[in-house]
Amino acid sequence: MGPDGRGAVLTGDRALLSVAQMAVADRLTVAGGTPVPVLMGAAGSAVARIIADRWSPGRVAVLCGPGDNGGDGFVVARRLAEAGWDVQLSLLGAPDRLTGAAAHNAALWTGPVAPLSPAVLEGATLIVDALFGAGLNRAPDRRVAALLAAAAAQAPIVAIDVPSGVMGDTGADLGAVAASLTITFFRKKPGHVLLPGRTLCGETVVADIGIAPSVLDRIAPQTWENGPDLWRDALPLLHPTGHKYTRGHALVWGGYPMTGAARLATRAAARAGAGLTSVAVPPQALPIYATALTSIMVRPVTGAEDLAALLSDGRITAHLIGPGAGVGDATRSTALAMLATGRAVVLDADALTSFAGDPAALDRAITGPCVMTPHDGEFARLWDTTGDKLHRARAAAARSGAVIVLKGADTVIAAPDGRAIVNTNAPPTLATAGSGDVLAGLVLGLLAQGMDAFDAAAAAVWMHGDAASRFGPGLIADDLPGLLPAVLRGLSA
Ligand SMILES: NC(=O)C1=CN([C@@H]2O[C@H](COP(=O)(O)OP(=O)(O)OC[C@H]3O[C@@H](n4cnc5c(N)ncnc54)[C@H](OP(=O)(O)O)[C@@H]3O)[C@@H](O)[C@H]2O)[C@H](O)CC1
Ligand SMILES: [K+]
Repeated sequence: MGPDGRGAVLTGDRALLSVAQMAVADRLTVAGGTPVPVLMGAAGSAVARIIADRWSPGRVAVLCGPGDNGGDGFVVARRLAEAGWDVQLSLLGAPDRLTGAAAHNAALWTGPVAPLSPAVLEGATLIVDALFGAGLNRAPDRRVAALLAAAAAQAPIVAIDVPSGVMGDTGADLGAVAASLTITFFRKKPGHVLLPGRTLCGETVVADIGIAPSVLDRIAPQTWENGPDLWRDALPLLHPTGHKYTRGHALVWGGYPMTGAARLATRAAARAGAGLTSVAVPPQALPIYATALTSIMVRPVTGAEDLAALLSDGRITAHLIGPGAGVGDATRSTALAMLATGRAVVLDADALTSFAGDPAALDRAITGPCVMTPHDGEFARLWDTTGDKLHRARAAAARSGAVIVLKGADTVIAAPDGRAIVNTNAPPTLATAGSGDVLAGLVLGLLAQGMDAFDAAAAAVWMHGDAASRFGPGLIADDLPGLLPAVLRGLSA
């Protein structure tokens, strides 16, 4: 951190700002008395400070673009040269085309400005990518792409704001190369956490450049990066006087012959803290479930009357159907019966696919708290897949009235009111059979205890990732429920 306290690496506050919202933050800061050239100076100085903290002086190639991202690059070049670095700066476009703060800071650079070419990479031990940032609006042309590829082969790349070629709002890759480190300002954008942007950024660091957090009151962000501080206070606490019914009763619809999925989900629901967990099964599956489950009650259900009697038990506070349920009318009608209770319902896997092509049936039936947990394939069978992941999940949540958990290595949790959370702690080991069944069970277990659907979904997704990270390589879904006590201890520490 510099003497003025600027350039500090910001932690905390998980809000994600769109490119347009970031521009509002800039404008409010300028309106508050910080001229843009000063803001750019703070940005470039913060980048230089963070670089100097990590690398010892050497030859650095600074690749500047035609806009303010390039302007940041001129500040970085000046600051590193002042600190004794051998700086080779090159610019895309003519210097006299620079305008505003970029022109101002380019004028303060007293070294040579070479035209953009691979020659500037000669001998460089570090590259600064100041070509494009928030203003990227098309794929970099072949010449720029070739230069970036050469740069990546030459030395580590430090990207300013975003790696050139990554779309800030979506993380889409328009021809970027991977950076080792990306330094952005004030808050991350969705492109820093959605894939492939997150991967292309390498490590992402957020620098304080003097923008006051109070601007967030005006911006009112609706998107966050997932983490316990978003929902920890909403986690069901163990009330000393609580008995099993105050911790809710979770009901799982048990499939047959694919019984493993429902068993994983019931274990996860119980481990998430549901006071009572039971699984409703067809009579022929009773012996399989009964021998496999001990503290979890197994309820044989034969026919619609039996089901209606079971669902009429007001002590059941949350339902899950989908894992191993089978695709077809039976699953569809059971899901509709659960939704008709008006109590919390989780729809996953086969329960989603049973409504393929008929999302309106779900829109009509969802009247109470509901969380749907599709992967991309299940999502595509139900809803419109145009647009980026945040847009798609938000649209499905808005139309259905349910919380949508659109799964992946960058799972998006979207609420009907437009709020959305991007999850970033899922290790690749979670791509294993049954992992989704456990996640659905975790959501169920938290809903059963009365947690709000959006909070429960975000917490469950994070816990799921944390459990897997604690286990490491060799993970199978069966390992996950047993890891919840450690996850919960970590959350209550
Ligand atoms: N957010 C902050 O607090 C601050 C951010 N800063 C930096 O400002 C940039 C954003 O600057 P901007 O000028 O809006 O945009 P870029 O510099 O990213 O892009 C410049 C122009 O480049 C053209 N463009 C876009 N894509 C391409 C392409 N693929 N090939 C060629 N040219 C391209 C485009 O202009 P056109 O007229 O050609 O469309 C862009 O406008 C932000 O990222 C931060 O680094 C401030 O410096 C400090 C505060
Ligand atoms: K950049």
